[in-house]
Amino acid sequence: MINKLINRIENLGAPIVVGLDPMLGYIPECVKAKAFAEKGETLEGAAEAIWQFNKAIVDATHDLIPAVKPQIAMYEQFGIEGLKVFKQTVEYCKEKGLIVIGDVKRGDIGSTSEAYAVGHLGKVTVGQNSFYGFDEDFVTVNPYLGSDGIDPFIKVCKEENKGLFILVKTSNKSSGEFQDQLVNGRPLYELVGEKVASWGESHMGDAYSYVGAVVGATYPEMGKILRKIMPKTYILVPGYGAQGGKAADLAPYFNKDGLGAIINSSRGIIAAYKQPGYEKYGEEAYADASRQAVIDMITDIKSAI
Ligand SMILES: O=C(O)c1cc(=O)[nH]c(=O)n1[C@@H]1O[C@H](COP(=O)(O)O)[C@@H](O)[C@H]1O
Repeated sequence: MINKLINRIENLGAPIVVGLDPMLGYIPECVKAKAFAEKGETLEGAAEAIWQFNKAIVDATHDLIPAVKPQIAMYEQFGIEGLKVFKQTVEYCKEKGLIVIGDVKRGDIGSTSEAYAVGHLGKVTVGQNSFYGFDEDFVTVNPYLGSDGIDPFIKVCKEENKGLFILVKTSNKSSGEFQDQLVNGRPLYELVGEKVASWGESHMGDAYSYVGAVVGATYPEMGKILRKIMPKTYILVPGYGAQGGKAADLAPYFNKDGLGAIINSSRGIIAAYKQPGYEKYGEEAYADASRQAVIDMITDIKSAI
């Protein structure tokens, strides 16, 4: 799967991923009105609005982008109805040839991680049968519980030819509270980076590991150090756009081969129609605004690397 992701990035010339984080507040009134007229102002109505919104954005952008990253929290807030749309979105994106990174940020004691890994990446066995659950291609994982929280994910990734992005240095303001703490004189995120690189050695693709890392675009100095610590690790870089990360800061996240990083934007793409420069599209043409925002993002990032 990491080789497939890299092929798509190279063929499209687009080291980017579109985050499908459909908060109701970003969904145009016209989409919500239609969904609510059909299913009511209910959880079903909200889920229908999210689905129609996602589908239009995927239809408008899938030929430009290698991957999408649906953030499960945005779906979970609507309970079972939201989770059904999460699954429907994963399936639809895969049909369109996109790689799907499930942003689920799981990680627990070993036996519980095993169930998460099976549910999101692998197959669950029921008697004589086995079934895929959400069936993403990659998931995001939290390493805070240590190796026994990660090993079950790596095991399922090996069985299923799938991958992970493990949190190393997150993009948010307070990420330093714990992640930057010194342990024997070195920041914790460096130690986690070393661990991610060593976990990755056990599951290599051609040039890069199936075990990737998450490093926020908002900490480029740390990104530079982590790039060196994890030379064969693909880095998922959130924080560009809405959180203030700039293309000019992103070069250190890439290797000399021009690969090694994939930059995420969620609100910057899916809610482009609300942003300066894209108002001319108006609410109805929100998906066209997203397409233009993808084109602009690709140009912006390529100018920096
Ligand atoms: O794992 C992530 O994707 C992630 C890690 C991180 O350090 N920071 C971060 O913003 N994210 C996710 O990336 C997305 C960023 O969304 P935007 O700020 O709208 O582009 C959200 O889905 C976050 O949950």
